[in-house]
Amino acid sequence: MTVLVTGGAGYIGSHTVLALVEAGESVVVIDNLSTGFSQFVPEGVPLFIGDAGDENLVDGVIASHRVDAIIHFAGSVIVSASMRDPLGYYRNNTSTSRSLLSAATRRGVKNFIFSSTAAVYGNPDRIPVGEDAPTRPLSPYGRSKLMTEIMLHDAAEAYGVNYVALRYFNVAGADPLGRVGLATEGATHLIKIAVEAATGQRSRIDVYGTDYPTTDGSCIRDFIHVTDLAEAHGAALGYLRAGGGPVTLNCGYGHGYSVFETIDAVKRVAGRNFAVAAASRRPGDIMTMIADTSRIRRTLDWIPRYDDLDTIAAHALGWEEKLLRQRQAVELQAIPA
Ligand SMILES: NC(=O)c1ccc[n+]([C@@H]2O[C@H](COP(=O)([O-])OP(=O)(O)OC[C@H]3O[C@@H](n4cnc5c(N)ncnc54)[C@H](O)[C@@H]3O)[C@@H](O)[C@H]2O)c1
Ligand SMILES: O=c1ccn([C@@H]2O[C@H](COP(=O)(O)OP(=O)(O)O[C@H]3O[C@H](CO)[C@H](O)[C@H](O)[C@H]3O)[C@@H](O)[C@H]2O)c(=O)[nH]1
Repeated sequence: MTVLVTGGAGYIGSHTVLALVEAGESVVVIDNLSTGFSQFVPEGVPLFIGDAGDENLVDGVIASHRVDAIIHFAGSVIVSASMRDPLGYYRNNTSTSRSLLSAATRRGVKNFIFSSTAAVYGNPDRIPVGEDAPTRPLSPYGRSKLMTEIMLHDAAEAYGVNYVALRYFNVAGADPLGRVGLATEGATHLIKIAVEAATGQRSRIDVYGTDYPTTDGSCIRDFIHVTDLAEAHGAALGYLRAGGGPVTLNCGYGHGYSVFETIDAVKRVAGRNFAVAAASRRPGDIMTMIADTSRIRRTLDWIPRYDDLDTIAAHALGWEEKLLRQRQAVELQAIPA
């Protein structure tokens, strides 16, 4: 039995592939490398460079690798970009998922794990937010993901697709052994920006909104270490193979940190100071986002190992320093002797 991972060369996908391989799974990856990196796919794991929505490609991979489960990460991930190009997001997130599901059902692959997002909730009425809260996404990105959740629900009813939709909260950190991490150029994630400032690649960090009615005026987020999230996918796979039924699960730790607290954690672990500037609110930002984690803890055999903001910040920083050293080595080589 083999697990097909779409988007396995990307940030979360590559950590999950590592976790699956370490757990003894046979894995195959489809990735078009639009934001992923072939070197993130471990040796011995076949990588098919192509589109996860290419039904012929998916058909062939399922048949040739005896795929019994699909973990679907492939997609576009930047909220603000989805505002500028909604149709691009509906194509690459919603249409791609439809084609992938179509190939899966045709080939009889029943087990499906989907990368959804806390962005499906929009501004929650209650914190922590539970899976049954109303879904009112504020962006095409969130809507493109919610549409896929709805398709999964309908495909479960009609064709017996067995799925876990994982709604990720704020994913951060990097592989503790430094093998993979967030390498996407122009990434907008808070901790990534903060470690770029801590390593001198940015002169300062802007805090988008300091007048929210929160403890210190900045937004609050529930950060989950990417390695814990990767292991949640392994647990979801075990759940489905053991006959667990369709379910939607929040992936977070259930507690939040403000933007200022998060920046302070990065400064603390780096032992370096950098400039922090108050800036106006970023359109579409949700004030406070914290997961109710009771369902995932009840449903999956999953015990997070890195539920600590300083650890998340330290692993993100370690990875950023490695990236920087690699970039400097390449630049040195480019200097004529
Ligand atoms: N990073 C987060 O904070 C976060 C939060 C919530 C949900 N998610 C979801 O998790 C998934 C993975 O996100 P990530 O942060 O690892 O992003 P990423 O950009 O690093 O990874 C996406 C991967 O998918 C590939 N890809 C994109 N479109 C493809 C296509 N049509 N066919 C084949 N490959 C394609 C990219 O090359 C890349 O390797 C996404 O679906 C994203 O929406 C991420
Ligand atoms: O330079 C920065 C970057 C971010 N922020 C703030 O930090 C918080 C977190 O912002 P991120 O961009 O890191 O993450 P988001 O909460 O906007 O979104 C992330 O989490 C969401 C789920 O809640 C979605 O899944 C989405 O895909 C993912 O990028 C926000 O208040 C944002 O305004 C700053 O103040 N300055």
